Amino acid sequence: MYLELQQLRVQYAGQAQPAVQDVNFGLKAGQIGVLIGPSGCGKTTLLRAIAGLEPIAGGHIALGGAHVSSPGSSVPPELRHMGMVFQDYALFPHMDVGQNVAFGIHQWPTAQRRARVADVLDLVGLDAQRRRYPHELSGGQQQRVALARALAPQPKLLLLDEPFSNLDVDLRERLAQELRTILKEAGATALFVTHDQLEAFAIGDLIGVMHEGQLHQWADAYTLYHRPATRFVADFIGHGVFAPALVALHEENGVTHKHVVTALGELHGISQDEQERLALGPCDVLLRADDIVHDDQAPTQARIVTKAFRGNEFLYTLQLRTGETLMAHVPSHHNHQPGEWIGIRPEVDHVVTFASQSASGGGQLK
Ligand SMILES: Nc1ncnc2c1ncn2[C@@H]1O[C@H](COP(=O)(O)OP(=O)(O)OP(=O)(O)O)[C@@H](O)[C@H]1O
Repeated sequence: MYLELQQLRVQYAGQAQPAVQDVNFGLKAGQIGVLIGPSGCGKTTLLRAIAGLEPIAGGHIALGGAHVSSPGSSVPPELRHMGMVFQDYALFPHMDVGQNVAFGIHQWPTAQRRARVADVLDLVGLDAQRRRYPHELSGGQQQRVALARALAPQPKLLLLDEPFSNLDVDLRERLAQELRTILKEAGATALFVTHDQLEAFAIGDLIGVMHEGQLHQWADAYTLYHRPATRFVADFIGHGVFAPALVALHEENGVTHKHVVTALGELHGISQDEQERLALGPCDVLLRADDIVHDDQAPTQARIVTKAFRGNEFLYTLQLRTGETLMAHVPSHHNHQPGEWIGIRPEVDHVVTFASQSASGGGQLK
């Protein structure tokens, strides 16, 4: 691994709980990692520890095979050769774009420095703005200048802390795509912090979900969505519910396997690993809005409680006759009204179960 964190712990003075604890993950050179989680979960603290701006209380950080941090032994931030981009662009207002970008490489020979500034401005699509001043640029352009400035010295690692949070939603989405392209073209290894799921999915090769200082899962977006390791990850990523269910044995053509019985019917196709892991008896099964299909022919009926328009689909919150709540994504040409009953059936590719907490009421995800 190029960036490697082992058993990392960061504790602020006077705080009972560590802000970051037992965190392990790695990035290969050229990969983009994203840390995501609710406010206060420790994302910024982790980033600052990697940058050398917070001392660590336990564990080890290595970059490019070299030691960077352990308790009591820390390479100073300026010798780590890491670039940082924050949400406030922190551009120098009295310098033009070219001078801002050249700031971190002022010691380079003139010809090389000019060439590098031209290269990174070209990379972020701002070569025509080289003589402009920050106040003459849009928010998105300013953030691209900040990115160019951070990339100019060819840092070993780029750290980005919510760089788009001051920008409007449409621009954020476009910049997230652009950022990924720029970083890949630059061959940069980067770690990006956000609390926005779509941003994380658009940017990251690997995404870490944090909660209360701990890293619950470090995986690609597909795995996080379809194979969440914990209830917290299942809850944080996507829309859905934990529905009470039962793991039972099913015999077909003389072969016995486990299946999951829900209020919507039986769910088959449980992976071999899960077959071995699952205990017979009550469980909670994750039913995502994508797993519930609207079908007029289906025997199960559900009443629409609320609906939210999401462009090409509605997110319906539904209630079964038994009182259980479900969520469903339905193409927006099926425009039903709250109170109507519609047919639904499950179409679950990945059956994900957790220990039963149904005594406390299953629970609806956000
Ligand atoms: N300088 C500090 N001194 C003491 N506690 C701190 C300090 N900075 C952060 N904390 C605490 O550490 C925990 C993690 O904070 P951190 O800023 O890393 O979270 P975050 O996930 O980045 O949050 P946000 O998304 O709101 O920026 C929080 O409980 C916070 O209150």
